[in-house]
Amino acid sequence: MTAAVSVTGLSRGYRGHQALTDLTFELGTPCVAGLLGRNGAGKTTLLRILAGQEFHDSGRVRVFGAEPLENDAVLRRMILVREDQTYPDLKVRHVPEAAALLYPNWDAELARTLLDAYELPPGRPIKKLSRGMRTALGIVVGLACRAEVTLFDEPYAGLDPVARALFYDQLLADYTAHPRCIVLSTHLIDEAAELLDRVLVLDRGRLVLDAPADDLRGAATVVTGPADGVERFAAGRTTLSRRTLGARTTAVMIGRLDARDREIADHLRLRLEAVTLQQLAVYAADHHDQFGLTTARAS
Ligand SMILES: Nc1ncnc2c1ncn2[C@@H]1O[C@H](COP(=O)(O)OP(=O)(O)OP(=O)(O)O)[C@@H](O)[C@H]1O
Repeated sequence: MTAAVSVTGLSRGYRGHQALTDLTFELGTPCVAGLLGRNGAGKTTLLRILAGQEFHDSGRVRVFGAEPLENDAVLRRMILVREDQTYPDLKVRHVPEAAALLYPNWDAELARTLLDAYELPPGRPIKKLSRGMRTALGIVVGLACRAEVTLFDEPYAGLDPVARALFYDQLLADYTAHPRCIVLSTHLIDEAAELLDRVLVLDRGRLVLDAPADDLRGAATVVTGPADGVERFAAGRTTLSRRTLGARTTAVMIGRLDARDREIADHLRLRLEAVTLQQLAVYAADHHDQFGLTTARAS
């Protein structure tokens, strides 16, 4: 895998507030990476810096080996789709024409299909579209431009579940046919979980988790049952949280379980449930020192 994006020691502060602190990671291509984190964690700031739309204070950012800021050659190979995207005074039908001039890999056929699928009225001025329709238009451009580095910053605002499902399906289909480097910043982790092959979690501007999604699936388990059984099962394991209600305890434990562990759990009458990526991202933010997950690097 080639590194499409490479970030080393990246920091960005705003008047005394540190938005990003010493981030280091690489994204290979092809890959679909989920950029996760709570409000204000620094996701938009990071994506804007990657897209050459914002300065950083220190560290190094490279996209295809070059600094993206004010670098047209690099910027033509990437796109950042944002919720609050501003468009010039255009009608919907003008957007594909304009995008075709900007993006060398623009697929007019795919754009037509997506505009139809999202039922975007060609003659309507963009300013008069509903919030969800404007979001859908961003998705159309983001997918049909087939930029080698495609950054989606919360591409769901105002979209109903059907439209979101359409986005996931189209993203997966187009990525499979045209593999590239896609980054999705999202709060709806579990919805997008199946798409992701890499997970990055930011917490207060720091990268607290960077791992292949497959390594995270099954990396932690919710164990529920009689308190003494849970305690016995927990012995020797790293436990992230423990809650007891009456005679029942629920604990979250790190580490993969094998067949023998499952037998023991069964014997102790414990229920085991895999922790979802969404929950893992929350735990990673709160307990990243205990996670001990390997940091992924593009090779
Ligand atoms: N132009 C700016 N001036 C001052 N502070 C800023 C600016 N841009 C971002 N910040 C601050 O930097 C931090 C990170 O903001 P950012 O928008 O990157 O977070 P985010 O993870 O995208 O959040 P959300 O999920 O809410 O969109 C926040 O505390 C925000 O207030």
